[in-house]
Amino acid sequence: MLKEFGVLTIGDAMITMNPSTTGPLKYVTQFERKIGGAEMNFAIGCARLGLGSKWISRLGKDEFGQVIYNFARGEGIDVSSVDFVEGVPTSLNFKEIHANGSGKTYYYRNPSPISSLSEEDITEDLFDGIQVVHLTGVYLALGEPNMAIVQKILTIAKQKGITISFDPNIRLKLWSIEDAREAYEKVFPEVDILLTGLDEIQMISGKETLEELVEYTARFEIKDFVIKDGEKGSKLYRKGRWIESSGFSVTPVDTVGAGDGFDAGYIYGILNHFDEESLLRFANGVGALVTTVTGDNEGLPYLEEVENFIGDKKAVER
Ligand SMILES: Nc1ncnc2c1ncn2[C@@H]1O[C@H](COP(=O)(O)OP(=O)(O)OP(=O)(O)O)[C@@H](O)[C@H]1O
Ligand SMILES: O=C(O)C(=O)C[C@H](O)[C@H](O)CO
Repeated sequence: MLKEFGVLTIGDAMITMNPSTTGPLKYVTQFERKIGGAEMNFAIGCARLGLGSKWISRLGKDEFGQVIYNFARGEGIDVSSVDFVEGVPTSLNFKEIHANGSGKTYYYRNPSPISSLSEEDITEDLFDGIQVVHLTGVYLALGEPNMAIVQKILTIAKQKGITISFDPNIRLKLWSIEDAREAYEKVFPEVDILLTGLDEIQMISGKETLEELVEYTARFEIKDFVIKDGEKGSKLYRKGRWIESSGFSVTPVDTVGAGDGFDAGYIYGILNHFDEESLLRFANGVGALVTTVTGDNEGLPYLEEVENFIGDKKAVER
């Protein structure tokens, strides 16, 4: 990758069927074919902000796999570590969207093509030019053997002094909270930046208050403990103090993917040495913009769009 900064992620992507109408899935008769997948959304977010963005994945050797591959490549993602596998169809996800923009997902991804990845596929050269490795709980939820692959990624990243960020992205349709907790607690000690929803970290830790949550994450020596809290914005616990930033006021139409966008914005800020307030403000801006467009990643902004939106740059309209 020739970009100044390189970010590496790993995860399944899927064809996402977006409903044409809001309300319960069983009453929806028309869908628009889109593309989703938490880690790929993150990779798109990074690429649009101008970061070098590498995505490790496997897709079915089928029509949908080709669609996703071409899409990711078109977004400027480095797809040299994405391959096609025979015999396992590309993952699918049907979305239900409620009138307020929130939603539900219905997966058809068991098994998923990414389950064919093995430890041997994770080689040191994948990390060339990489400053941040971003992992999420969705990949871990897709199969027990994925833990060994994640451990290998963590070991190489640590050896190379690469920053590790992690988003639990709990998907209780894929595994139980007990299994999720056990896996997260194996990963947390290696994590530098934890990017989590408030409800997620409360569920994982079994704790309620911010004080208790800080105590829980301190056990793992996490440097940046970041809480995403929907329209309220976000907060960061770093070096013994909380920094908060309120959310931007938008009219959300589809909130899926806001968290991935936030993560991309936060990592962009880290690589560009933003101060704490600017980090949260920038990431909030990316997250808010994602919610204003239907689809899991269509609303991910380009750098100039975030800067204009958060008011750090004046837009020239005409
Ligand atoms: N309705 C909203 N209005 C303004 N900003 C929002 C809204 N929803 C999300 N955001 C922004 O996006 C960030 C991430 O959203 P959220 O807290 O829903 O993350 P998440 O739970 O990780 O999401 P995901 O469903 O993508 O996993 C928020 O911290 C906020 O900055
Ligand atoms: O990655 C997944 O499991 C999905 O549900 C697809 C969505 O694009 C993703 O979750 C959004 O964060």
